[in-house]
Amino acid sequence: MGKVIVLDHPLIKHKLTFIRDKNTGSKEFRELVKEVSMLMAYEVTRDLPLEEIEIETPITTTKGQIISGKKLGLIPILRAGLGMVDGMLSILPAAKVGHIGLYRDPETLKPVEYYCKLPYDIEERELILLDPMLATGGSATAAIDFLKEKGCNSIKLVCLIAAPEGIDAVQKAHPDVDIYVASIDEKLNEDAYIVPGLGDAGDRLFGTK
Ligand SMILES: O=P(O)(O)OC[C@H]1O[C@H](OP(=O)(O)OP(=O)(O)O)[C@H](O)[C@@H]1O
Ligand SMILES: O=c1cc[nH]c(=O)[nH]1
Ligand SMILES: [Mg+2]
Repeated sequence: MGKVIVLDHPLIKHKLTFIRDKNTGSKEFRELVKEVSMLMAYEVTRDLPLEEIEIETPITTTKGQIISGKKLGLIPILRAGLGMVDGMLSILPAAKVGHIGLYRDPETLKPVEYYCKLPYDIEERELILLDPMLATGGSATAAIDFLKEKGCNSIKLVCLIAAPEGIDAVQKAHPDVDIYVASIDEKLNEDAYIVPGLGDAGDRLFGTK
């Protein structure tokens, strides 16, 4: 079973409170999502392998550790996942970015794919799948299905807010995928929105409602 890691650092909790607040406008919402994503990158990359190299300080020769050539890929699920890319890239500037466009049909709640562009060597990369909201889990599960069909076998899912239902769905479908979240909320409402949640992440990021 995949692990669920709740990143409940005080800085993340503080910023998430203002992200949730309906009076926070798009500009501030975008800035806060970027900042929280940057903080989450720190913990999501905790297990990156290191290698030892020799360097010279102004005083002497010594050994130091550097990240050992791991190839990373950031995969935002459009649209809302885009809000998490810049924060992650500020910590992981060498990562390549692939885009998967999915929207959740409001009637069926099933994900509908409308775009995909991935790095050519996607199957060799350790992937970090980005979406602020994990509600029913349909979108994340479909994106992971798709990435696995392309040969990817190292995937982490990073979300700001998850419903228990979404976590269960991803864990059942993809027990090899660890899930990093800033908060596990209470439940889904009758429209499958997360409660208390933050509303529609895509609309709040891009001001479309
Ligand atoms: O877990 P699920 O039940 O699948 O719901 C979560 C999905 O819904 C939202 O996307 P939305 O369909 O609103 O598209 P958008 O990002 O373009 O707004 C959100 O960003 C997730 O991708
Ligand atoms: O609460 C929710 C559920 C799905 N998508 C969102 O943006 N928010
Ligand atoms: Mg949306």
